[in-house]
Amino acid sequence: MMSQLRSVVLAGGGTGGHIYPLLAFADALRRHFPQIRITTLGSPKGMENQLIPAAGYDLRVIPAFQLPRALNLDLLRTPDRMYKSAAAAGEIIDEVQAEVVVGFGGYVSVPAYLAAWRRELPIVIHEVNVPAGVANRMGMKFTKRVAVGFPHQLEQAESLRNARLVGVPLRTGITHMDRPALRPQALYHFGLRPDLPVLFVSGGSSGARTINLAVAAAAKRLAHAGIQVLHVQGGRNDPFEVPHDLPVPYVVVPYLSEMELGYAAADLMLCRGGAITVAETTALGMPAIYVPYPFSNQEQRRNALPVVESGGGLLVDNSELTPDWIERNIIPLARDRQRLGQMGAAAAQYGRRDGDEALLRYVLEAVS
Ligand SMILES: CC(=O)N[C@H]1[C@@H](OP(=O)(O)OP(=O)(O)OC[C@H]2O[C@@H](n3ccc(=O)[nH]c3=O)[C@H](O)[C@@H]2O)O[C@H](CO)[C@@H](O)[C@@H]1O
Repeated sequence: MMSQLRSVVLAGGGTGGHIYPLLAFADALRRHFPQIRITTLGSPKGMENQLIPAAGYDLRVIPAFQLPRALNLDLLRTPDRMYKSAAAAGEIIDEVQAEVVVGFGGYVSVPAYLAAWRRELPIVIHEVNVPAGVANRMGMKFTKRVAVGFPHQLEQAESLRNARLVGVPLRTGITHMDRPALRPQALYHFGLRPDLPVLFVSGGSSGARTINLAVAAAAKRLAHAGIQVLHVQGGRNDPFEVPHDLPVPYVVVPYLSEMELGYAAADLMLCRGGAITVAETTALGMPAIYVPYPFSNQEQRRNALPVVESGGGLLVDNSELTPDWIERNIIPLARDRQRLGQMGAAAAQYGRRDGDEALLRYVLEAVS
Protein backbone atom coordinates (compact mmCIF):
# COMPACT_ATOMS: atom_id res chain seq x y z
CA MET A 1 0.00 0.00 0.00
CA MET A 2 1.41 3.37 -0.98
CA SER A 3 1.60 6.24 1.47
CA GLN A 4 -0.70 9.19 0.83
CA LEU A 5 0.32 12.28 -1.09
CA ARG A 6 -1.82 15.41 -0.93
CA SER A 7 0.01 18.14 -2.80
CA VAL A 8 2.98 18.22 -5.14
CA VAL A 9 4.70 20.85 -7.23
CA LEU A 10 6.08 19.77 -10.59
CA ALA A 11 8.55 22.04 -12.36
CA GLY A 12 9.71 21.80 -15.93
CA GLY A 13 9.50 23.78 -19.09
CA GLY A 14 10.87 24.95 -22.38
CA THR A 15 10.26 22.28 -25.00
CA GLY A 16 8.22 19.08 -25.15
CA GLY A 17 11.20 17.05 -23.91
CA HIS A 18 10.77 18.49 -20.42
CA ILE A 19 7.00 18.86 -20.43
CA TYR A 20 5.66 15.50 -21.64
CA PRO A 21 7.41 13.47 -18.90
CA LEU A 22 6.06 15.95 -16.35
CA LEU A 23 2.54 15.44 -17.71
CA ALA A 24 2.89 11.67 -17.78
CA PHE A 25 4.07 11.74 -14.18
CA ALA A 26 1.14 14.02 -13.22
CA ASP A 27 -1.22 11.45 -14.75
CA ALA A 28 0.37 8.69 -12.65
CA LEU A 29 -0.03 10.79 -9.49
CA ARG A 30 -3.67 11.35 -10.32
CA ARG A 31 -4.29 7.64 -10.95
CA HIS A 32 -2.86 6.66 -7.57
CA PHE A 33 -4.12 9.63 -5.56
CA PRO A 34 -7.34 10.88 -7.16
CA GLN A 35 -7.67 13.74 -4.64
CA ILE A 36 -4.11 15.01 -5.01
CA ARG A 37 -3.41 18.66 -5.71
CA ILE A 38 -0.97 19.00 -8.60
CA THR A 39 0.57 22.40 -9.33
CA THR A 40 3.00 22.90 -12.18
CA LEU A 41 5.54 25.71 -12.51
CA GLY A 42 6.39 27.04 -15.93
CA SER A 43 8.19 29.94 -17.58
CA PRO A 44 6.46 32.70 -19.55
CA LYS A 45 7.45 31.65 -23.07
CA GLY A 46 7.85 27.87 -22.98
CA MET A 47 5.64 25.31 -24.71
CA GLU A 48 4.22 24.50 -21.25
CA ASN A 49 1.85 27.42 -21.79
CA GLN A 50 0.06 25.45 -24.50
CA LEU A 51 0.65 21.86 -23.39
CA ILE A 52 -0.08 21.96 -19.66
CA PRO A 53 -3.47 23.74 -19.69
CA ALA A 54 -4.51 21.56 -22.65
CA ALA A 55 -3.83 18.51 -20.48
CA GLY A 56 -6.03 19.96 -17.74
CA TYR A 57 -3.38 20.78 -15.11
CA ASP A 58 -2.88 23.93 -13.07
CA LEU A 59 0.04 25.92 -14.55
CA ARG A 60 1.58 28.78 -12.59
CA VAL A 61 3.96 30.94 -14.56
CA ILE A 62 6.84 32.42 -12.61
CA PRO A 63 9.08 35.28 -13.78
CA ALA A 64 11.85 34.38 -16.22
CA PHE A 65 15.51 34.84 -15.37
CA GLN A 66 18.88 34.23 -16.92
CA LEU A 67 20.95 31.32 -15.66
CA PRO A 68 24.57 32.18 -14.89
CA ARG A 69 26.94 30.34 -17.19
CA ALA A 70 28.98 28.73 -14.45
CA LEU A 71 27.43 26.26 -12.08
CA ASN A 72 27.91 27.60 -8.59
CA LEU A 73 26.12 28.55 -5.44
CA ASP A 74 26.38 32.24 -6.32
CA LEU A 75 22.76 31.65 -7.16
CA LEU A 76 22.02 32.45 -3.55
CA ARG A 77 23.76 35.78 -3.91
CA THR A 78 22.23 36.63 -7.29
CA PRO A 79 19.47 38.95 -6.17
CA ASP A 80 17.25 40.51 -8.79
CA ARG A 81 15.47 38.20 -11.16
CA MET A 82 16.62 34.87 -9.79
CA TYR A 83 15.53 35.96 -6.36
CA LYS A 84 12.17 37.12 -7.69
CA SER A 85 11.61 33.79 -9.46
CA ALA A 86 12.54 31.78 -6.38
CA ALA A 87 10.30 33.97 -4.22
CA ALA A 88 7.42 33.42 -6.63
CA ALA A 89 8.04 29.66 -6.63
CA GLY A 90 8.22 29.71 -2.84
CA GLU A 91 4.92 31.53 -2.50
CA ILE A 92 3.23 28.92 -4.65
CA ILE A 93 4.86 26.05 -2.74
CA ASP A 94 3.57 27.60 0.51
CA GLU A 95 0.12 28.33 -0.86
CA VAL A 96 -0.49 24.75 -2.00
CA GLN A 97 1.38 23.27 0.99
CA ALA A 98 3.46 21.09 -1.29
CA GLU A 99 5.03 18.01 0.26
CA VAL A 100 7.61 17.51 -2.47
CA VAL A 101 8.99 19.25 -5.55
CA VAL A 102 9.72 17.13 -8.59
CA GLY A 103 11.71 18.83 -11.35
CA PHE A 104 12.18 17.77 -14.94
CA GLY A 105 14.67 20.40 -16.05
CA GLY A 106 14.42 23.62 -17.99
CA TYR A 107 15.33 26.98 -16.46
CA VAL A 108 12.11 27.21 -14.50
CA SER A 109 13.15 24.23 -12.36
CA VAL A 110 15.99 26.17 -10.69
CA PRO A 111 13.88 28.60 -8.63
CA ALA A 112 11.63 25.68 -7.68
CA TYR A 113 14.63 23.66 -6.40
CA LEU A 114 16.00 26.67 -4.56
CA ALA A 115 12.67 27.54 -2.90
CA ALA A 116 12.09 23.90 -1.90
CA TRP A 117 15.61 23.63 -0.43
CA ARG A 118 15.08 26.74 1.67
CA ARG A 119 11.93 25.15 3.07
CA GLU A 120 13.65 21.80 3.61
CA LEU A 121 11.14 20.07 1.37
CA PRO A 122 12.12 16.84 -0.39
CA ILE A 123 13.30 17.45 -3.96
CA VAL A 124 13.44 14.83 -6.71
CA ILE A 125 15.12 15.55 -10.04
CA HIS A 126 14.34 13.64 -13.22
CA GLU A 127 17.04 13.89 -15.89
CA VAL A 128 17.12 12.27 -19.32
CA ASN A 129 20.25 13.63 -20.99
CA VAL A 130 24.03 13.28 -20.94
CA PRO A 131 25.39 15.67 -19.91
CA ALA A 132 22.63 16.50 -17.46
CA GLY A 133 20.92 19.80 -18.24
CA VAL A 134 22.25 22.98 -16.61
CA ALA A 135 19.11 23.56 -14.51
CA ASN A 136 19.14 20.03 -13.14
CA ARG A 137 22.87 20.17 -12.42
CA MET A 138 22.16 23.23 -10.31
CA GLY A 139 19.35 21.35 -8.63
CA MET A 140 21.82 18.61 -7.72
CA LYS A 141 23.44 21.09 -5.32
CA PHE A 142 20.22 20.90 -3.32
CA THR A 143 19.33 17.21 -3.41
CA LYS A 144 20.90 13.80 -3.86
CA ARG A 145 17.68 12.32 -5.17
CA VAL A 146 18.20 12.13 -8.89
CA ALA A 147 16.34 9.79 -11.24
CA VAL A 148 17.42 9.04 -14.80
CA GLY A 149 15.70 7.74 -17.89
CA PHE A 150 18.35 5.48 -19.45
CA PRO A 151 21.11 3.07 -18.38
CA HIS A 152 23.83 4.82 -20.41
CA GLN A 153 23.41 7.98 -18.32
CA LEU A 154 24.75 6.22 -15.21
CA GLU A 155 27.97 5.31 -16.99
CA GLN A 156 28.51 8.41 -19.07
CA ALA A 157 27.86 11.31 -16.70
CA GLU A 158 29.87 11.70 -13.52
CA SER A 159 27.08 13.73 -11.92
CA LEU A 160 24.58 10.91 -12.54
CA ARG A 161 26.71 8.00 -11.32
CA ASN A 162 24.62 7.51 -8.17
CA ALA A 163 21.25 8.29 -9.71
CA ARG A 164 18.30 5.89 -9.65
CA LEU A 165 17.36 4.38 -13.02
CA VAL A 166 13.59 4.75 -13.39
CA GLY A 167 13.03 5.16 -17.12
CA VAL A 168 11.02 7.97 -18.68
CA PRO A 169 7.41 8.70 -17.70
CA LEU A 170 5.50 8.39 -20.97
CA ARG A 171 1.90 9.24 -21.74
CA THR A 172 -0.43 6.25 -21.32
CA GLY A 173 -1.88 7.04 -24.74
CA ILE A 174 1.49 5.77 -25.98
CA THR A 175 2.43 3.10 -23.42
CA HIS A 176 -1.00 1.46 -23.36
CA MET A 177 -1.62 1.53 -27.06
CA ASP A 178 -2.02 -1.54 -29.22
CA ARG A 179 -0.32 -0.38 -32.42
CA PRO A 180 -1.80 -2.94 -34.85
CA ALA A 181 -5.29 -2.40 -33.42
CA LEU A 182 -5.10 1.39 -33.70
CA ARG A 183 -3.52 1.34 -37.15
CA PRO A 184 -6.69 1.31 -39.33
CA GLN A 185 -8.18 4.25 -37.43
CA ALA A 186 -4.89 6.16 -37.56
CA LEU A 187 -4.51 5.64 -41.32
CA TYR A 188 -8.07 6.77 -41.88
CA HIS A 189 -7.52 9.81 -39.65
CA PHE A 190 -4.61 11.01 -41.78
CA GLY A 191 -6.04 9.95 -45.14
CA LEU A 192 -3.31 7.33 -45.68
CA ARG A 193 -3.67 4.08 -47.62
CA PRO A 194 -3.55 0.71 -45.85
CA ASP A 195 -1.66 -1.06 -48.66
CA LEU A 196 1.55 1.02 -48.74
CA PRO A 197 4.25 1.61 -46.10
CA VAL A 198 4.19 4.83 -44.08
CA LEU A 199 7.29 6.84 -43.17
CA PHE A 200 6.59 8.96 -40.10
CA VAL A 201 8.78 12.07 -39.91
CA SER A 202 9.08 14.16 -36.76
CA GLY A 203 11.89 16.45 -35.66
CA GLY A 204 10.82 16.52 -32.01
CA SER A 205 8.59 19.03 -30.29
CA SER A 206 10.06 22.06 -32.07
CA GLY A 207 10.58 20.37 -35.42
CA ALA A 208 13.86 20.05 -37.34
CA ARG A 209 14.57 22.20 -40.34
CA THR A 210 17.19 19.93 -41.94
CA ILE A 211 14.93 16.90 -41.71
CA ASN A 212 11.91 18.81 -42.97
CA LEU A 213 13.72 20.17 -46.03
CA ALA A 214 15.53 16.91 -46.91
CA VAL A 215 12.40 14.77 -46.79
CA ALA A 216 10.29 17.33 -48.65
CA ALA A 217 12.99 17.44 -51.34
CA ALA A 218 12.80 13.64 -51.60
CA ALA A 219 8.98 13.65 -51.82
CA LYS A 220 8.82 12.62 -55.50
CA ARG A 221 11.30 9.79 -55.13
CA LEU A 222 9.50 8.43 -52.06
CA ALA A 223 6.11 8.67 -53.72
CA HIS A 224 7.27 6.94 -56.89
CA ALA A 225 8.68 4.13 -54.75
CA GLY A 226 5.22 3.70 -53.20
CA ILE A 227 6.13 5.13 -49.80
CA GLN A 228 3.63 7.33 -48.03
CA VAL A 229 4.83 10.09 -45.73
CA LEU A 230 3.26 11.45 -42.58
CA HIS A 231 5.30 14.54 -41.79
CA VAL A 232 5.00 16.54 -38.57
CA GLN A 233 6.39 20.00 -39.16
CA GLY A 234 7.00 20.72 -35.45
CA GLY A 235 5.91 23.53 -33.15
CA ARG A 236 8.56 26.08 -34.04
CA ASN A 237 9.41 25.44 -37.65
CA ASP A 238 8.69 27.17 -40.92
CA PRO A 239 6.34 25.57 -43.40
CA PHE A 240 7.96 23.80 -46.38
CA GLU A 241 6.79 23.04 -49.90
CA VAL A 242 5.74 19.56 -51.00
CA PRO A 243 4.75 18.88 -54.65
CA HIS A 244 0.98 18.63 -55.12
CA ASP A 245 0.82 16.04 -57.88
CA LEU A 246 2.24 13.03 -56.04
CA PRO A 247 0.85 9.58 -56.85
CA VAL A 248 0.61 8.52 -53.18
CA PRO A 249 -0.25 10.53 -50.04
CA TYR A 250 2.28 12.87 -48.43
CA VAL A 251 0.49 14.32 -45.41
CA VAL A 252 1.89 17.33 -43.57
CA VAL A 253 0.58 18.24 -40.12
CA PRO A 254 1.84 21.25 -38.12
CA TYR A 255 1.90 19.47 -34.74
CA LEU A 256 0.36 16.30 -33.33
CA SER A 257 -1.20 16.49 -29.91
CA GLU A 258 -2.12 12.83 -30.24
CA MET A 259 1.31 11.51 -31.10
CA GLU A 260 0.06 7.93 -30.67
CA LEU A 261 -1.91 8.24 -33.91
CA GLY A 262 1.31 9.00 -35.77
CA TYR A 263 3.10 6.04 -34.20
CA ALA A 264 0.13 3.78 -34.98
CA ALA A 265 0.10 4.76 -38.65
CA ALA A 266 3.87 4.36 -39.06
CA ASP A 267 6.01 1.51 -40.36
CA LEU A 268 9.26 3.41 -39.95
CA MET A 269 10.17 6.62 -38.19
CA LEU A 270 12.64 9.34 -39.19
CA CYS A 271 13.39 11.56 -36.23
CA ARG A 272 15.92 13.48 -34.15
CA GLY A 273 17.36 11.80 -31.07
CA GLY A 274 15.54 13.73 -28.34
CA ALA A 275 15.44 11.62 -25.18
CA ILE A 276 11.68 11.39 -24.96
CA THR A 277 11.36 10.53 -28.61
CA VAL A 278 13.87 7.69 -28.13
CA ALA A 279 12.00 6.52 -25.04
CA GLU A 280 8.76 6.45 -27.04
CA THR A 281 10.05 4.74 -30.19
CA THR A 282 11.70 2.02 -28.11
CA ALA A 283 8.72 1.59 -25.78
CA LEU A 284 6.66 0.97 -28.91
CA GLY A 285 9.20 -1.17 -30.74
CA MET A 286 9.23 1.31 -33.61
CA PRO A 287 12.08 0.96 -36.11
CA ALA A 288 13.64 4.38 -36.47
CA ILE A 289 16.29 6.34 -38.27
CA TYR A 290 17.81 8.85 -35.88
CA VAL A 291 19.31 12.13 -37.08
CA PRO A 292 20.77 13.67 -33.91
CA TYR A 293 20.66 17.44 -33.53
CA PRO A 294 24.30 18.37 -34.09
CA PHE A 295 24.56 21.45 -31.87
CA SER A 296 23.82 20.21 -28.38
CA ASN A 297 26.84 18.52 -26.86
CA GLN A 298 26.24 15.26 -28.73
CA GLU A 299 23.41 14.54 -26.29
CA GLN A 300 21.05 13.23 -28.95
CA ARG A 301 23.72 10.99 -30.43
CA ARG A 302 24.24 9.47 -26.98
CA ASN A 303 20.48 8.92 -26.66
CA ALA A 304 20.19 7.06 -29.94
CA LEU A 305 23.44 5.11 -29.94
CA PRO A 306 22.47 2.28 -27.54
CA VAL A 307 19.31 1.61 -29.56
CA VAL A 308 21.21 1.61 -32.82
CA GLU A 309 23.93 -0.64 -31.41
CA SER A 310 21.31 -3.13 -30.31
CA GLY A 311 19.90 -3.22 -33.84
CA GLY A 312 16.78 -1.12 -33.19
CA GLY A 313 17.52 1.65 -35.64
CA LEU A 314 19.97 3.51 -37.84
CA LEU A 315 21.96 6.64 -37.16
CA VAL A 316 22.74 9.30 -39.74
CA ASP A 317 24.61 12.56 -39.34
CA ASN A 318 22.60 15.70 -39.85
CA SER A 319 24.94 16.76 -42.67
CA GLU A 320 24.48 13.43 -44.45
CA LEU A 321 20.70 13.49 -44.53
CA THR A 322 20.17 14.41 -48.17
CA PRO A 323 17.50 13.36 -50.67
CA ASP A 324 20.08 10.96 -52.14
CA TRP A 325 20.71 9.35 -48.76
CA ILE A 326 16.97 9.01 -48.28
CA GLU A 327 16.62 7.34 -51.66
CA ARG A 328 19.50 4.93 -51.07
CA ASN A 329 18.66 4.00 -47.49
CA ILE A 330 15.09 4.77 -46.52
CA ILE A 331 13.34 3.53 -49.66
CA PRO A 332 14.72 -0.02 -49.49
CA LEU A 333 14.26 -0.20 -45.73
CA ALA A 334 10.65 1.03 -45.77
CA ARG A 335 9.80 -1.74 -48.26
CA ASP A 336 11.54 -4.51 -46.36
CA ARG A 337 8.95 -5.83 -43.89
CA GLN A 338 11.24 -8.49 -42.51
CA ARG A 339 14.05 -6.07 -41.68
CA LEU A 340 11.59 -3.59 -40.17
CA GLY A 341 10.22 -6.38 -37.99
CA GLN A 342 13.70 -7.29 -36.74
CA MET A 343 14.58 -3.68 -36.01
CA GLY A 344 11.31 -3.13 -34.19
CA ALA A 345 11.86 -6.20 -32.02
CA ALA A 346 15.39 -5.04 -31.14
CA ALA A 347 14.10 -1.55 -30.28
CA ALA A 348 11.44 -3.04 -28.02
CA GLN A 349 14.13 -4.97 -26.11
CA TYR A 350 15.67 -1.66 -25.15
CA GLY A 351 12.43 0.19 -24.41
CA ARG A 352 10.40 0.31 -21.23
CA ARG A 353 6.90 1.49 -20.40
CA ASP A 354 6.87 1.81 -16.62
CA GLY A 355 8.88 5.02 -16.10
CA ASP A 356 5.88 6.84 -14.60
CA GLU A 357 5.31 4.15 -11.94
CA ALA A 358 9.03 3.79 -11.17
CA LEU A 359 9.45 7.53 -10.68
CA LEU A 360 6.39 7.59 -8.44
CA ARG A 361 7.90 4.89 -6.22
CA TYR A 362 11.09 6.95 -5.92
CA VAL A 363 9.16 10.12 -5.06
CA LEU A 364 7.17 8.28 -2.40
CA GLU A 365 10.41 7.06 -0.85
CA ALA A 366 11.64 10.64 -0.78
CA VAL A 367 8.53 11.83 1.00
CA SER A 368 8.25 9.07 3.55
C1 LIG B 1 17.29 20.50 -29.75
C2 LIG B 1 17.26 20.03 -28.35
O1 LIG B 1 18.00 20.50 -27.51
N1 LIG B 1 16.38 19.07 -28.08
C3 LIG B 1 16.24 18.49 -26.74
C4 LIG B 1 14.77 18.49 -26.38
O2 LIG B 1 14.09 17.84 -27.44
P1 LIG B 1 12.52 17.89 -27.68
O3 LIG B 1 11.87 18.94 -26.85
O4 LIG B 1 12.30 17.86 -29.13
O5 LIG B 1 12.11 16.54 -26.96
P2 LIG B 1 12.08 15.00 -27.32
O6 LIG B 1 12.44 14.68 -28.71
O7 LIG B 1 12.83 14.33 -26.24
O8 LIG B 1 10.52 14.73 -27.10
C5 LIG B 1 9.56 15.30 -27.94
C6 LIG B 1 8.21 15.06 -27.35
O9 LIG B 1 7.27 15.81 -28.08
C7 LIG B 1 6.24 14.95 -28.53
N2 LIG B 1 5.68 15.49 -29.76
C8 LIG B 1 6.49 15.87 -30.78
C9 LIG B 1 5.94 16.37 -31.95
C10 LIG B 1 4.53 16.45 -32.05
O10 LIG B 1 3.98 16.88 -33.05
N3 LIG B 1 3.78 16.05 -31.01
C11 LIG B 1 4.31 15.56 -29.86
O11 LIG B 1 3.58 15.19 -28.94
C12 LIG B 1 6.90 13.60 -28.69
O12 LIG B 1 5.91 12.58 -28.68
C13 LIG B 1 7.80 13.59 -27.45
O13 LIG B 1 7.06 13.24 -26.30
O14 LIG B 1 14.58 17.83 -25.12
C14 LIG B 1 15.08 16.48 -25.04
C15 LIG B 1 14.79 15.97 -23.65
O15 LIG B 1 15.38 16.80 -22.68
C16 LIG B 1 16.57 16.45 -25.37
O16 LIG B 1 17.03 15.09 -25.34
C17 LIG B 1 16.77 17.06 -26.74
O17 LIG B 1 18.14 17.04 -27.09
